[in-house]
Amino acid sequence: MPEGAAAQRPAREAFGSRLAAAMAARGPLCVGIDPHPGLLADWGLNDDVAALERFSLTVVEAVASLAAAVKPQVALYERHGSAGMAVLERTLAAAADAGVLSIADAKRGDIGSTMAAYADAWLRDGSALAADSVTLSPYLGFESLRPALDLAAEYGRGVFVLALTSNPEGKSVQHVGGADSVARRIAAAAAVENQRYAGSLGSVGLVVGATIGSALQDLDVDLGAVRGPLLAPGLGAQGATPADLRATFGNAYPSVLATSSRGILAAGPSLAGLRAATQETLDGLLAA
Ligand SMILES: O=c1ccn([C@@H]2O[C@H](COP(=O)(O)O)[C@@H](O)[C@H]2O)c(=O)[nH]1
Repeated sequence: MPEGAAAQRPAREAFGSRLAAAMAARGPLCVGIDPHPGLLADWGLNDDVAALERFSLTVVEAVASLAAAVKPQVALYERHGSAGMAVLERTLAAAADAGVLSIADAKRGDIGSTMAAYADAWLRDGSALAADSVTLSPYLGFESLRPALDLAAEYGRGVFVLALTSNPEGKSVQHVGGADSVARRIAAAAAVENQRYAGSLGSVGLVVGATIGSALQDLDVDLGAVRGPLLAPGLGAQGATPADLRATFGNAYPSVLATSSRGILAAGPSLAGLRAATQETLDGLLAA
């Protein structure tokens, strides 16, 4: 970074603090923006770039004042090529303009030198793809994520590291190691990273599925010690309920940001339908 650039950088609170404030004000829900071809068809749209934009901007408009965050699924933009990625850029900009935090669900991870480029793309001011936070895959080693961890801290952005994913196949990697499991090590590494942050939530979150059942107890993973936000997919279309979330996360439930995509998106394309589904999901989470 050129000398003096830090002084010119716009002031931004740490992502963990911004997310904690959003969750306190609006509740613990992130709405996923997953423009699957089938959903586009259900909304009466074609599977093309114009429809991708209409779908994405409709979701942002509908939920921006209700949800703590929105989470565009990058793969569903990538499948439309460079024009799809341009729609993603405009979707992230629309979320920022509407005052809702964004989580780019990109699941990036690579050797450190390449990771620095991913960090630049998703976390550096001035990048058209910069989001408030990005999901990361730690399976090249947690420390390989260092460029993203450091850039996120520098720019007041955040990361969510895959720890215990919501899909059944995740166990074959994440549960390995018994008492010293891969998932436990990832949680421990995130806890260390969050020591650099003040406030109730650090900016290094974990992805922990709502569908993992008793894995936290089985693997002795202490999510409270992480002191970071816990992005929990699996609600709705994957079968988990708010009661499952409450039972699975126990004392860590206050740090959970539940995320639902198809379960809410199926209520579109009307703004009223999307808002009602979002509110119903939120009410369930708040009552749990
Ligand atoms: O463990 C994980 C990590 C990410 N996801 C993503 O979340 C959404 C879930 O969509 P639903 O329609 O609510 O099932 C999707 O983008 C996944 O890629 C996940 O499900 N599990």
